[in-house]
Amino acid sequence: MVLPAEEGHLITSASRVLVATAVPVERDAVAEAFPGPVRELSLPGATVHRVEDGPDLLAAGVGPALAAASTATALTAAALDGRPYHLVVSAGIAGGFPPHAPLGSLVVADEITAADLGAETADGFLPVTDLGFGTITHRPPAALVREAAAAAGALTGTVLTVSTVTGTAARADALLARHPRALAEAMEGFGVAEAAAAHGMAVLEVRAVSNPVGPRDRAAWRIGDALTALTEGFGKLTPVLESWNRHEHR
Ligand SMILES: O=C(O)c1cccc(C(=O)CC[C@H]2O[C@@H](n3cnc4c(=O)[nH]cnc43)[C@H](O)[C@@H]2O)c1
Repeated sequence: MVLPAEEGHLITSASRVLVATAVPVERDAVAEAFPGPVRELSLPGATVHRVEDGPDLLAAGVGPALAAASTATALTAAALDGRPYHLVVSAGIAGGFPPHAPLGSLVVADEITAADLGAETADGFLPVTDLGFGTITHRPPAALVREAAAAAGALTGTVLTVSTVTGTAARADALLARHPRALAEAMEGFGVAEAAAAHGMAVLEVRAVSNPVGPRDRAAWRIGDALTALTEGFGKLTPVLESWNRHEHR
């Protein structure tokens, strides 16, 4: 549907957005930003929650593989239904690299990087790209990152995807040495981004920091604060997501 807009421009109807979290509690934190009812859509292999005047939400599972599989399922179902999504957002809690990403802060990824996809060698880690395969980084559209971060008051930087949660200072230092712009690590972004890329679709990653990346300390987790930051962040950035025009910003 095309709607007339002010100043002689045309705007299309709101972009269809899919937000993929890892677990239901993160999905529900995003849903809380929208006051209307939620409808459940059961697909073979995934369940989408449709909120009124908001994005579709998917608890896609923990880790890059399940997140990719579930996200691809939802994207394919929407495409076959003739109502494809325009934008996919990986969202949830994350570890933040101190001191730049403090607990409760929000991070919008300008790079989504698989940090442990590769090979260990005597001389250190080799990313899978050095082995001649695939990719390790997806870059969300720069204008979308800028606008989303400004709306939500979020930091921008690299968000790493790992299959193993960092639990030592040595590992945190090694990750930062390889990825000096890293602000956060989580476990799904790269998988969601791979699914989006397979559908030729843009991706964004939004993370709320629940714990510091470093020595394991479960007492330091602030999951409740991070979920609140996620709800507040989505309240602010959803208009940006839905008005994002994929044809204007590449
Ligand atoms: O047992 C631990 O020490 C531990 C530390 C941090 C997180 C976990 C999880 O099992 C949560 C994984 C879940 O949450 C995201 N997440 C949150 N914090 C981190 C992190 O520091 N590193 C990686 N992932 C994190 C992640 O996306 C998962 O969905 C356990």
